[in-house]
Amino acid sequence: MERRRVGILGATGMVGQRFIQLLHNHPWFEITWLAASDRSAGKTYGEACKWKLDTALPATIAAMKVQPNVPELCEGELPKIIFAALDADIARELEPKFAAAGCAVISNSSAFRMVADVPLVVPEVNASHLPLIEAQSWRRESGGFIVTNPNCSAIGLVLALKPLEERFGIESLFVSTMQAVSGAGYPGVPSLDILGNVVPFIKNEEEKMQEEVGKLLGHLSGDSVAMLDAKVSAHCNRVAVEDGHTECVSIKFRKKATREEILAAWSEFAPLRGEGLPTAPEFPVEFDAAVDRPQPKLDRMRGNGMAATVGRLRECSLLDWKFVVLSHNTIRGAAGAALLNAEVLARMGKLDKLGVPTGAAQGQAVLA
Ligand SMILES: NC(=O)C1=CN([C@@H]2O[C@H](COP(=O)(O)OP(=O)(O)OC[C@H]3O[C@@H](n4cnc5c(N)ncnc54)[C@H](OP(=O)(O)O)[C@@H]3O)[C@@H](O)[C@H]2O)C=CC1
Ligand SMILES: N[C@@H](CC(=O)OP(=O)(O)O)C(=O)O
Repeated sequence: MERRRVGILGATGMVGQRFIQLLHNHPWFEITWLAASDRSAGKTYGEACKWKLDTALPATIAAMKVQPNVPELCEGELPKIIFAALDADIARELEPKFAAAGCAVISNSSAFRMVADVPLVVPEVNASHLPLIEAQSWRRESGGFIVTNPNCSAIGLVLALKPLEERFGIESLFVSTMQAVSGAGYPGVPSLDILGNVVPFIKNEEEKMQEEVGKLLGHLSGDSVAMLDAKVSAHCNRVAVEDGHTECVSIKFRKKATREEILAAWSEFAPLRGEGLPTAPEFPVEFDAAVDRPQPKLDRMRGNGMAATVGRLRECSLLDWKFVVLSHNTIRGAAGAALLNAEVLARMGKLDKLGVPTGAAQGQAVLA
């Protein structure tokens, strides 16, 4: 099968580098375009990027020229699938330009996550929200659209919550995070601020977690999502860990749940099994019964960095149950999440007619 050509916006950053690592030799997608800021445009990727990952930067990628971040200035043909790893303010300006140019923008950024007709998706949790793209004006006018994945802490959390919500209903939830420094990008938090320390503040993080969980676990209702009716309270902390966000969760259910029922809900949760998606982990939620797990150093790479590990399930004296969940923030929480969204979109046929306005043009194609 010929691979689909893809581009990466924000290719030199922490998430951009993960995109390159995960897309290199991907069976369905091939990187043909890279862009970052004007500081990097015109340089080779090898010159522009401080490569920070523990696998080698592929030589073919290092030799590629970083292009301007403007669709019209693309040298050669602009790929119609764009993975975007930009800060929110920049994403707000650039992502619509690519959607208007007929591209599927698979975004990591928070800029459009809570917009009513923009799907905010973790495929195992709410792939059913993806048809929202058909309500976007870009889709009608150019065939392009924007799909987003959530905040990195919200992703690990909703993976653990989804099977519980389905079986027991969530009434309220308290979560306290310990987030890795790679979550702040590069160079990120100054070493003197974080070494031997904990910083109990990450700008906008608690608000994002609280509202995104409501949309992710909500249900599609016409051209928008009806939010989950549950109270969510988040505390977010930065800790001196390189990769992997750990979250302590206390939860109150609408229906009584036993320990065995909760463990069964997690172990039987495999909504993408049999779909043949290259990036989907076999088990998106893995329970570890050891008293001192999960730990970021030991568990973040489970399922090739795409599985959330849960552990320490015990009764809670304030709410019903409490547990710990861990996930890799730049793989499951960012680039891997976007890549899985793209794989699901490809399976749904939503990457087939990019650059062609919907309505008239796609209707004609069906009639032809
Ligand atoms: N790190 C994480 O764990 C997660 C991050 N995210 C989100 O992903 C996004 C990227 O994060 P991260 O990779 O950590 O950030 P970085 O700071 O590491 O990288 C930012 C990227 O954006 C580029 N950039 C900066 N200014 C511009 C501009 N004006 N126009 C175009 N490109 C520009 C940079 O290019 P240059 O090198 O040229 O400056 C670089 O490629 C953010 O929205 C973040 O919140 C989401 C989930 C997890
Ligand atoms: N803010 C997260 C990274 C992230 O996911 O951010 P955003 O919600 O903007 O994508 C962290 O620092 O760990």
